Amino acid sequence: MTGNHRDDSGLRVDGLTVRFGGNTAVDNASFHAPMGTITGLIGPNGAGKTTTFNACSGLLRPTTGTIGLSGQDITRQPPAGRARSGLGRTFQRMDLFDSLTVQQNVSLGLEARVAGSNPLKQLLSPPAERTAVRNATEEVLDVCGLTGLRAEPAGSLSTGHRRLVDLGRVLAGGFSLLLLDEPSSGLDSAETRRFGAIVQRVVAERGCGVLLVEHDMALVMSICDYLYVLDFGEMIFEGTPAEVRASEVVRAAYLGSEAVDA
Ligand SMILES: Nc1ncnc2c1ncn2[C@@H]1O[C@H](COP(=O)(O)OP(=O)(O)OP(=O)(O)O)[C@@H](O)[C@H]1O
Repeated sequence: MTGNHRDDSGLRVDGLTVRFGGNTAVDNASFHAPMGTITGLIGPNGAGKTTTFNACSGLLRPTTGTIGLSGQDITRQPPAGRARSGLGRTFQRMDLFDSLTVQQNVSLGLEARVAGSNPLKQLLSPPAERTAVRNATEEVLDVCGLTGLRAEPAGSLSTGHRRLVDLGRVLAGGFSLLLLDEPSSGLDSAETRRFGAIVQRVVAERGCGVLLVEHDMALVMSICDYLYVLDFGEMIFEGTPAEVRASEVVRAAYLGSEAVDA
């Protein structure tokens, strides 16, 4: 794409390289996750997906390369700064507060955003902010189908429901770009489909962007608008799900497994 017509909406990664000692985990990878779409990042085990995800969320500093969010260079921002810039993430391990209710876990997502990096502000938040938190929490509980479980402690939930609470927490934050880290992990196929449908609905209604790092090909192929494929740290292919499914290069990377036939 030429400079003048370059689309900088959403998340843009240019020339990302991450080295761990002598091991190049990600090698000059570039991709774009625009607003209003679901972009998938896939690849076989060890391809560099998690490393790329961590570089985007700010947990890892790239060896070289830049990360931009809606035209702003966030490469050197710490994770909290990226969150304030509009970048939200879920966690594969879902660090929910087990003794707090579903509702409290979700509302913490918004309170953290409202209060920025100063926890004292949460204690001093004015009534208008508290009302905003309550309303946003209600909306998210509804979108995620969690209204009936609102009073349950998060620790008592199934993995499927915990994933939805984790999603709800990041949705409550009102971020413009969501990084989803292996959200189907531990879910059965019905739960995965339900999760995917909620993500699609959120993107359609809010116009936010999503970068989905995921093993589950059925989920990736069904909800992503566009895919990037990593192998041994290099971006070997990009295209629509149909193009990825038809790609010999991608099949070879997956060693001819049925993974891309989902
Ligand atoms: N902290 C680290 N120190 C050294 N090497 C690492 C580190 N993290 C990842 N690697 C290496 O970087 C490469 C990419 O790993 P990464 O976890 O990003 O791949 P992945 O695509 O997420 O794999 P998986 O699908 O198995 O989770 C691998 O060779 C891995 O061993």
